[in-house]
Amino acid sequence: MKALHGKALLDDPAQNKSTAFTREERMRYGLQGLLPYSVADIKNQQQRVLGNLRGKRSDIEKYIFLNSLLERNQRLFYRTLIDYIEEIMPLVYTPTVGEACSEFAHIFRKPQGLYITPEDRGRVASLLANWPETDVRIIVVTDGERILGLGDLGANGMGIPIGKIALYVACAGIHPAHCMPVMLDVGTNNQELRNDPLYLGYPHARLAGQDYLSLVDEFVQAVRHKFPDALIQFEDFSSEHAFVLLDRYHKQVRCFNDDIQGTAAVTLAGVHASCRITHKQFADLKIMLLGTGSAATGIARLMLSAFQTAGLSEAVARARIAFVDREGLVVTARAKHKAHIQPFIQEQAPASFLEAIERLQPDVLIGATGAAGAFSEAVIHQMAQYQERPVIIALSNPTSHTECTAEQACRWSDGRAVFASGSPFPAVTMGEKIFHPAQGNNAYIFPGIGLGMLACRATLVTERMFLAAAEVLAAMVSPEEIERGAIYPTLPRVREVSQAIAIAVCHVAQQEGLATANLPDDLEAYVRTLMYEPDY
Ligand SMILES: NC(=O)c1ccc[n+]([C@@H]2O[C@H](COP(=O)([O-])OP(=O)(O)OC[C@H]3O[C@@H](n4cnc5c(N)ncnc54)[C@H](O)[C@@H]3O)[C@@H](O)[C@H]2O)c1
Ligand SMILES: O=C(O)C[C@H](O)C(=O)O
Ligand SMILES: [Mg+2]
Repeated sequence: MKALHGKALLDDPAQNKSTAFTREERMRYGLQGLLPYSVADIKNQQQRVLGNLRGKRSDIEKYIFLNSLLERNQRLFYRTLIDYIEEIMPLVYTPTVGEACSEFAHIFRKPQGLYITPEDRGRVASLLANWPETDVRIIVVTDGERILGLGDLGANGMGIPIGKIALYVACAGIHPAHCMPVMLDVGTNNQELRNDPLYLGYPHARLAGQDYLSLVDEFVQAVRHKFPDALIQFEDFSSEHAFVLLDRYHKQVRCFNDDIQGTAAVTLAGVHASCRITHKQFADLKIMLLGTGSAATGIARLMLSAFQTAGLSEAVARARIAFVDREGLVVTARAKHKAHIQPFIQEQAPASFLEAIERLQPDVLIGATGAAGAFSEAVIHQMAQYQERPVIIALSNPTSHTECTAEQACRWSDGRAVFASGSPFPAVTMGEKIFHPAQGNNAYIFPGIGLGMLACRATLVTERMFLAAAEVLAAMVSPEEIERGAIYPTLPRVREVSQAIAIAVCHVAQQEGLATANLPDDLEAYVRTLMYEPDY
């Protein structure tokens, strides 16, 4: 790290300690006179941060405040995020990050992350060379086309890679200097944004076809060259591009798609853990998915592998997974279906969503639609009619787009639903009983995958790593959490979860012959040494 002095030191978010610089440091670094008298410590500063934060009137103001803190004092920001994760994660991630993306061009203060546009074709490598860090290990990249359930937000989508990177640091202890958020700003088809005089992105229709692919290719190749140890996480692409890009790169470069693969692992873990509440065998379950996009398809693929691992034949496993879309059950009798769900089309008569629940009586219902209210009262009722403890997982983000709220799932099932959702909900009280919804978000998976990759430097990310991550996460749900009806660990345990996932990733990488790092026997201790603990 470059040695800084005086005002430049106070202006550097990575090195700034502000009022916590000691008297000796103030003398050594030319800070005398530049700070108020009192010498604080990080705990003391944290109290000031929390006081300021809690005094803000709205979540978006809290987001702006926290983002400015990150830009002033990185260590204080991360220390506070880690120590108060239940309170602060929803402000830097879903749901507030959704609002922050929608408002991005209006609340913009200071550039963060790297922007690449079609005008940079042919010189993407030189843009990467402008990045101030040299040892980038984690890249989260989006093109902004499907930001949470909010659709095409163009360059405003930069809030998502920034938020995911904050979680890599907070939830897995990846050092901030190893992380880079990237916006592949290929334009937007959101006319409203393009008409906004404050819009900051490339104000043209989205690049398509070969022009699009060749720009992504150039980016991926430039990363390989400039940051050969980096893992690329594709995030919030349209499902069409998500599958094309994953197919294109996953056997060539260290990459994964979080909406397809990370989401699948977190959902599989939740389904596994739910069996401890419902007292069912995983291999007996029937799963119904609402939506046929990236998340739902990823879940079906991983679930298929998990069922086979649990001893089912491929045919039986497929028959256990049913898709429902806007027109009802996805069946062969209906007209064309998207290529990626072809393997899951059922040989059955057509049925509406409600009829499909009646006919198949699924144990688990999973929503990945981005459609608010898609789990209606009738749907939850129908599930609760056939299952004593229906498992309802409403993945869609942000909260305004959830398939149903925790309160709805609880009331409409007479308190019997086992519920998790992509964005957090507070506990619901029903008579004497308190219902504790869990948060089913890929934030329990991707940070650990990244930490594992950083530890073992595997050349590729594989499906077995996600299966292992799901197993680890499911096993970590404690008896007390299960007792409370939760299918995921509470958020304050997320660093412990990420560490365990990272170790599992190292094991899989070793077994698959993909690890390139020399790993010691004591992986637990080794992985812990890699985890950044923000402090002065
Ligand atoms: N909790 C998590 O960790 C997590 C992870 C990934 C995605 N998500 C959320 O899941 C949602 C979907 O993400 P995706 O990547 O799959 O998007 P996508 O665009 O690839 O897929 C959405 C699918 O939902 C279908 N759909 C929309 N409205 C519907 C309705 N009313 N009934 C039935 N189907 C409907 C669409 O046709 C499409 O198939 C988003 O809201 C996203 O925020 C959550
Ligand atoms: O961003 C999240 O909260 C989860 C997920 O990746 C999503 O796209 O919704
Ligand atoms: Mg996402």
